[in-house]
Amino acid sequence: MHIDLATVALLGALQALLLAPLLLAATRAYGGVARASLRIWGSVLLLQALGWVLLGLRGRISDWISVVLANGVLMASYAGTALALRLLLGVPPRRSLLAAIGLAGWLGIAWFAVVAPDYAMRVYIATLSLGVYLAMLLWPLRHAARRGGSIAQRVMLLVLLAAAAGWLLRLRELAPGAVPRPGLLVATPGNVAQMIYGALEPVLASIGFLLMYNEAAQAELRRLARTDPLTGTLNRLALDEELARLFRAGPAALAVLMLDVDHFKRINDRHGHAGGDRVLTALVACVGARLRAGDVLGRVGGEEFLVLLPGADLAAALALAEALRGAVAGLHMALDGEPQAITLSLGVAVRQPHEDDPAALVRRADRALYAAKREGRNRVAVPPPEALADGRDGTEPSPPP
Ligand SMILES: Nc1nc2c(ncn2[C@@H]2O[C@H](COP(=O)(O)OP(=O)(O)OP(=O)(O)O)[C@@H](O)[C@H]2O)c(=O)[nH]1
Repeated sequence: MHIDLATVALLGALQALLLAPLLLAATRAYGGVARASLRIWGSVLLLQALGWVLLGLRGRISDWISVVLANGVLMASYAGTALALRLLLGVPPRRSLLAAIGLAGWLGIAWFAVVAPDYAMRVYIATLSLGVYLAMLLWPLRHAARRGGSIAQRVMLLVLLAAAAGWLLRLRELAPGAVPRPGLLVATPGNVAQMIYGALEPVLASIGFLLMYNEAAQAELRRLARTDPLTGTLNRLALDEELARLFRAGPAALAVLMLDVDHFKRINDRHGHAGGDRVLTALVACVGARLRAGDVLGRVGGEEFLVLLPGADLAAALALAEALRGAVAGLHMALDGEPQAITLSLGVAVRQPHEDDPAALVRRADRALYAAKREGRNRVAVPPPEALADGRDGTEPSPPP
């Protein structure tokens, strides 16, 4: 069967050309990094379409256009591919490095097209540039290969490795001993494999990209759903999830602190909601700075916060609670030009051996907090003895005697 590689190249261009406007139009619905990477991906497809058209016209148009310009356009598209994916993966984009690799590769190709024409050298240089781009993607994508890794990233990994395999196949046919060395549009097995894969790549890589894009968007939505918008700490939903996770992990020591700003309503009444909000963000910064890695801080609601301390026993939790109380009491805040004292009441509770109900632990911390308020505020308290003795935290009505 005769395969006309110029036609294959033009088909690849057509696919990229049709996909690009669809993706570019979709960018309007998104924001942030996702939008930027989708835009770059759409532009990459346009560049690829142009590059493939110019390559496909090899021999019919001047080499300046079909070799020098086409390779410049394709090199820019490869740099764009790496940039879009690195943005999506959340790793430093390294724009200058990507541009420098593309420029160096393109200058090398132009040299061996114009000054010292050598087709094999051009392919070597293009392969080398692509190899560096590939390495810059394989490194952040390496986690995908592990058990439980991202499926979307695995798809992209496969697409990239298949592209690399195509280039290696083509390189084999250009090995120094191989005579005659085939040109781009000569239908050798290596060229055919690479051209056909190259023509399918806009679709395959775009599917991989969109899967990754969707995964990143889902992760962002999940992050937003678990974050308190004012303070940036975890919200109640996330706190419940974290507590359940710690309980599932086994019977290890766990302490919780329930924190509440004293007389917060007065601060709001005097300085307005904005003043109260400033107090809450300052409080979170102060408390957060004193927690260890692995501790969890979240906002239960209003001016009430919960701290989860995995591995902490009662003594450690009490010491930390006291340190937090002192640190917050020592904050020198000014609201509307007036000094504003802030104090905290804290309730401390620890997980009992074999306790498997996270809500019971939180209820005990809440009862301890209530005790701290009752005893005069700006203090740390533990749950009243009956909260442990009856095993029901005193929140339910007592059973009949
Ligand atoms: N600024 C601000 N205020 C909030 C927010 N959420 C709840 N509040 C206010 O927090 C105040 C809580 O008041 P109370 O529950 O009476 O508690 P308190 O005044 O701190 O009194 P004690 O806890 O008994 O010391 C109310 O005025 C709520 O309107 C918020 O996101 N920002």
